[in-house]
Amino acid sequence: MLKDLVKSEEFHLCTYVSSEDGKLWQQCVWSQRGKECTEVAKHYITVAAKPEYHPTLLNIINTVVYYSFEDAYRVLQECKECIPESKEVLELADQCMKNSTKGRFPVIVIEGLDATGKTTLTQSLQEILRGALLRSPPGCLSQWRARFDAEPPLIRRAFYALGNYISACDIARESAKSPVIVDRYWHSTAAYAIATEVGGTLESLPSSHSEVYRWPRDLLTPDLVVLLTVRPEERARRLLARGVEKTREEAELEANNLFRQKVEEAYRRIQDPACVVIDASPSKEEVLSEVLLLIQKHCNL
Ligand SMILES: Nc1ncnc2c1ncn2[C@@H]1O[C@H](COP(=O)(O)OP(=O)(O)OP(=O)(O)O)[C@@H](O)[C@H]1O
Ligand SMILES: Nc1ccn([C@@H]2O[C@H](COP(=O)(O)O)[C@@H](O)[C@H]2O)c(=O)n1
Repeated sequence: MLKDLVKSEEFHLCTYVSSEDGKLWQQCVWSQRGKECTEVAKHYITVAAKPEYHPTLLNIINTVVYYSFEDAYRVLQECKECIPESKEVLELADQCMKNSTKGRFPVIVIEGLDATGKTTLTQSLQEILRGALLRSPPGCLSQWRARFDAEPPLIRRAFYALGNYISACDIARESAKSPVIVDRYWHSTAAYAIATEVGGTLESLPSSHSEVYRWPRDLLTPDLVVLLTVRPEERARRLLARGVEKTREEAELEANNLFRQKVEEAYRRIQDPACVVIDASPSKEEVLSEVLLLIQKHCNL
């Protein structure tokens, strides 16, 4: 390649020379015209202070995490021509009341990575509290989930964001009649999106008080969000015992312990409401009674 470059009539070339301690680099820009090669610029390069915001932050707000119904809605509207399924999702979103208001009964969200016991716990809570069990994305979107999972993050995440607003509509209705248990909600949507978008280690995540962790201003707020965490060896044991075929994302989670840590850390950083983290490694009965105590404390039940 260099040979081809040198043969061409005109090209620019940069050379770099480092200082002895490696902290300062001198960059020379050379320009070759015909047979003549001249130095056209000289720059010095040095290590800069860490920027306040990680550059990936710019790729998060309103591109993978949406903070209002309108922002997510607009993305799917733009997709109507190339993804016909968008129209049906938008129709469902149109039917849901914006700014759904919570009823007088408590709304409890259970969050966590795969195999942390969300299904087990939410079913037990539904029985004990005689409540309604809902999830996000809601059942009415299941048929299109795989379709949107195959799309780039901008579109895929807008689909999940709208899913929360559609669930919020069901939560508002049901919480007027009984306690509501929700299997995943906005914490999952935001935590997965942030962790996927941010490369590198845990250190690359936006800092704890970053605006990326704020709750959408127009989304129904639950009374309590419980984050189930499980020790890695217990999680591995449960996955093995379950023996079901792993989804692609689960397989990736398996392979990518770092990604799991990032999702969990993002869950922990989301604010207003922040989640209450519990260790769900003990037995099902112990986890259930710990969560019931939390509900008593936070929701006056
Ligand atoms: N506290 C517990 N102790 C031991 N095993 C548990 C506990 N809770 C759940 N399990 C078992 O772990 C497996 C995963 O639980 P469950 O399906 O409830 O998790 P999940 O978070 O809903 O998973 P996913 O999101 O991947 O569907 C199941 O086989 C379940 O019986
Ligand atoms: N409220 C939610 C729930 C899920 N997601 C996205 O789905 C994927 C994980 O869900 P599984 O049911 O397969 O465990 C993951 O990509 C989440 O981002 C979501 O965005 N919001």
